Amino acid sequence: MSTRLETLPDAQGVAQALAGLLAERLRQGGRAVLAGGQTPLPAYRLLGRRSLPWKAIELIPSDERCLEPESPERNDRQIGLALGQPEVRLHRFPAERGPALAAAQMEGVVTALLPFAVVVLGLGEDGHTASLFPGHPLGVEALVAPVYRAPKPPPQRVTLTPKALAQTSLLVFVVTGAEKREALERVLRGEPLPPNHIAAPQRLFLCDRAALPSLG
Ligand SMILES: O=C(O)[C@H](O)[C@@H](O)[C@H](O)[C@H](O)COP(=O)(O)O
Repeated sequence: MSTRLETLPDAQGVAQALAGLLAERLRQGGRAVLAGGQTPLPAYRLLGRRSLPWKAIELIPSDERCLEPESPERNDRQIGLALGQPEVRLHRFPAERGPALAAAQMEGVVTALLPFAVVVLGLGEDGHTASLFPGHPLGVEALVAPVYRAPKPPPQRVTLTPKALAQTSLLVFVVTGAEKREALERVLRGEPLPPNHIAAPQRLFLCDRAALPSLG
C-alpha cells in the first residue's frame, strides 16, 4: 500500500484538487464512493459543473445517517444538492429503515458496484472515517455494516466497511482545518485507526496547510 500526502494552501485548493481528481477518474464514467460530511461539499459543487458522462456514473455515499429521507443532515441529500446533476445515479441507503435493514438491503447493491474507480473519505477529529469509529467493531466480512452507538450524532448509521472501501485502485482522504491535524498525524503515524484498516493499493491524503501535521 503506497501513501502520498498532497498539501494545498487552503480548503479551496483542496476542493479544486479533489474536483479535478474525481473528474479525471470518472471521465469515461464509472462508480465512486463519495465521503459524507461537510469537508468535500465544495469539491462536489465544482465537480457538478464539469462536463462528464453523468448518465454513466454511479455514486454512493461512504455511509448514511439513520434519519428521514428529507432530513438536511442526510449525506445523500447533501451530496446530491452539491452535485446538482439530475442525470447521475446516486445510490441511497434506505437508512430511514434503521441500521440492520439498511445494511442488509444494500449488500447486493454494493456488490454490483465493485470495484470503485475511486473512493473518497473524510476524517473525523477522533480518527473515524465513514461511520467506522475507533474502538468499534470493524472486522465484518460484509460490505455494508449497521452502526448503533456512533459517537458522532446521529448514533444510528449504516456504513461501507473496510472490505468494501478497499475495492478501488485509489483511496483519497480529504482533510482540512487545524482541528483535524492531530487525527491526520495519528493516521499517518500508522496508529490502528479505521483509515489504516482500509487496505487499498494507493492512498492519497489531500489536505490543506492548516491540517498538515508536524511529523518532524
Ligand atoms: O456521516 C459523516 O459524518 C461522514 O461520513 C463522516 O465520516 C465525515 O466524513 C467525517 O466525520 C468528517 O466530517 P466533516 O467533513 O464534516 O468534518
